[in-house]
Amino acid sequence: MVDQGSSSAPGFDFGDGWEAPPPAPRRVSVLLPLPLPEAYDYKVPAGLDVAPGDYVEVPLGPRHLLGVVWGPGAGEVADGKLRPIAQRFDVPPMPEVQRRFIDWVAAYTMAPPGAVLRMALSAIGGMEPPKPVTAYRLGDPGRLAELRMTPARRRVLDLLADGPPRPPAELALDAGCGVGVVRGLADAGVLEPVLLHPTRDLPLPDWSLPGPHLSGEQAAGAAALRARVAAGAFSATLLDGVTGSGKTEVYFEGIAAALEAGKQVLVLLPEIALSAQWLERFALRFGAPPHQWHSDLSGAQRRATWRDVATGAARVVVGARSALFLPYPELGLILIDEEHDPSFKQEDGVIYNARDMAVARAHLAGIPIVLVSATPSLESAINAEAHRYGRIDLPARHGGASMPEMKLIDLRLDRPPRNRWLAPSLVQALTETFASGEQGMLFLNRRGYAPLTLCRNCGHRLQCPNCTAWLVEHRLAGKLQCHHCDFTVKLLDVCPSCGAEGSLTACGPGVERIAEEVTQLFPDQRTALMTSDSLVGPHAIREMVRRVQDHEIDLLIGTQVMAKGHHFPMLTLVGVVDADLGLGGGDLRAAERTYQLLQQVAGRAGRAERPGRVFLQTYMPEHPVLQALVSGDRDSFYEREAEERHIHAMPPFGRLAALIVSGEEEGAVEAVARALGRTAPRSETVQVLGPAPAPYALLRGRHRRRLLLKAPRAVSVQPLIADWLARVEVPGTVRVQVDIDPYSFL
Ligand SMILES: Nc1ncnc2c1ncn2[C@@H]1O[C@H](COP(=O)(O)OP(=O)(O)OP(=O)(O)O)[C@@H](O)[C@H]1O
Ligand SMILES: [Zn+2]
Repeated sequence: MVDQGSSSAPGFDFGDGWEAPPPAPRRVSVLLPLPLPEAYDYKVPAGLDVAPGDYVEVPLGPRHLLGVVWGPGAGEVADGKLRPIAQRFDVPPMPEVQRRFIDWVAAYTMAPPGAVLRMALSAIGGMEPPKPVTAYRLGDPGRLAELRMTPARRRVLDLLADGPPRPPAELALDAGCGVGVVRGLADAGVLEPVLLHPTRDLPLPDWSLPGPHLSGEQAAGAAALRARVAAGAFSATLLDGVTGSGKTEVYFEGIAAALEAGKQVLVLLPEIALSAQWLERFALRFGAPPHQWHSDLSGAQRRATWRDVATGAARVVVGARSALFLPYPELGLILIDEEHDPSFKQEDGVIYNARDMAVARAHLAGIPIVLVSATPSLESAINAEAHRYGRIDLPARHGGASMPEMKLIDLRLDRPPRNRWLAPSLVQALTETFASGEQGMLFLNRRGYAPLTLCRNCGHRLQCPNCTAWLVEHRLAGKLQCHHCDFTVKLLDVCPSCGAEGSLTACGPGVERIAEEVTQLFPDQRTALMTSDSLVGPHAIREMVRRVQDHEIDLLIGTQVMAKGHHFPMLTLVGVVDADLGLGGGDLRAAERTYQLLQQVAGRAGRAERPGRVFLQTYMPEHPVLQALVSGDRDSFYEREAEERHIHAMPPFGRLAALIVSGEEEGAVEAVARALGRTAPRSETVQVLGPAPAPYALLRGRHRRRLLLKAPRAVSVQPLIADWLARVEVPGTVRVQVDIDPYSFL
């Protein structure tokens, strides 16, 4: 290293009495994973080299924190007050494009950049290289003479005589003895310790393995994707194909092309924990599993995966929305499967839509993104229509399988018996299905036994004390539970309001109640519940999928966790218990979402040789959503939805942003909400509705008010909102959340 420490420039004589000022410290700004308004300046200590993107440890108050060097120092803090960077971590720096992405997301969602950074640093500890482990090899042979030999000791020594050093637990396992035997040998000096640095020998996905023989349409789609990958420039493509058309097979070709070009690939799935079949298919196609990223990973798995992404060892990452914030150095393709899925929207912390942010990420990096769905979001459909997105269509199911036949059951005419929920014609269809050795599925998007418990004596409804919500009976677990907070009580015998005994009645069905009915109707059939309550963790889900595949189950009863992605060839009947659920309420996307969900559920039926049937139970058979489903006329349904939105200047033709004011003290919340109402930016084109109590006026103990800003598409709403918020003083007890492009209006 060249010493550049000399402070006086050569060739100048300042004369006597002049003292050179101390050199200004080198400073950089460091972004911390905290909701602070900006990055802070730190001093770079002598001897340390840092560059933008480096992960560093810095002091903040009494703490030390992990941060990322964001750029040159801003110089607002006096030199003397500047605190030094404590250390730089030995990991590849955060790529520049990711830093720009974090800034972009922060600006778009109006979240502090540090809050966005926190999502990118969710594997704290991944900075440290994995710890070396202690292993043993043979030590001083002279010590052997003093050793009392036993058969177990002999086996350990024999193992090490012609094998590599191993950790004690492994040695003990291989020698068939206790770890104590190994430790005893080490204490006697017969074995000596060595430190092993763990290496990660990862099997890499192999793009050169042959895929299935693609049909003409599939091959054309695959070629188009390969071309976009080869172009290596930004493009957004909608891969739109009916359920079972082979969308996955087609986009696997895109993955192969990106891998061949030496690029990393990110695949976002709505519920990665449910994707057992997807992972299996990937491993079959590419000979190795992808890296996974989701909330069920252990801390060690998260750290290892984070590091593998950063070093480039991870070539394909499949994950939930947060996988978007991993530090890919060589990302070359992003895929979003089930792009219409509402779970891509994160509703707390930084409120963002992973699908939209992914498009921005692809744009910043200049790479292709592919949005995949059988029922695209209206936004994406319109973007494709307007040629902002490219489009690949797969209009038919693979292998000549037909689309299932859809039928409405009018519950006003075809009535279930009292306190039952399945119409006689659906029961008949189930009977036929079982008789022909096929499988069925009943869908009801409601967990638990009953959504409401009512006192027949006084009319009291059991409600959550912390939320504007009823307590849901979970009979199997013997409890009443709020689905919004953690509140749980044991099942009650006595009405808490009037004290009457045995007067509490379950109202309406949840999946557990349907299971009860089915067990009474078909005692000989093997039924199983598939909900987030009954299936905890990826193992349970994988096991359930296997049982259905192996036909150990005749009838599945489940919520939306059952609706996605699964391919069960013997499943030929789908019954939707309540097709009207979700159509009520004033939600902008209620119709669109119900259509998407029901189409997806229906898509589970008849995916192989045997044709499928779908029955939708409804009280509103004339509703446009249900009519669109039975007629199969998706295009006119989308056209009508688009027209409606157009007329009312709703997204994607107009912009929405919501402010949610919340706090534990209702008065303070109300005061802030009113102040926001008074100072709202209203003009000829910009409207603000509210403040109004949110539909969940109380949630987890917080009172909530909402305001909704509506503006034309051309208006950039963030600066308007920033000005607006700056005009209102918000006490520390009240929180104002900004939700740009809201999906939830609750
Ligand atoms: N060309 C092909 N050769 C062999 N099998 C195929 C081919 N295309 C699709 N398949 C099989 O058909 C089934 C459905 O395909 P796939 O799951 O890719 O469809 P999809 O459009 O992604 O379905 P969904 O949207 O309903 O999840 C799968 O079992 C898949 O392996
Ligand atoms: Zn609650």
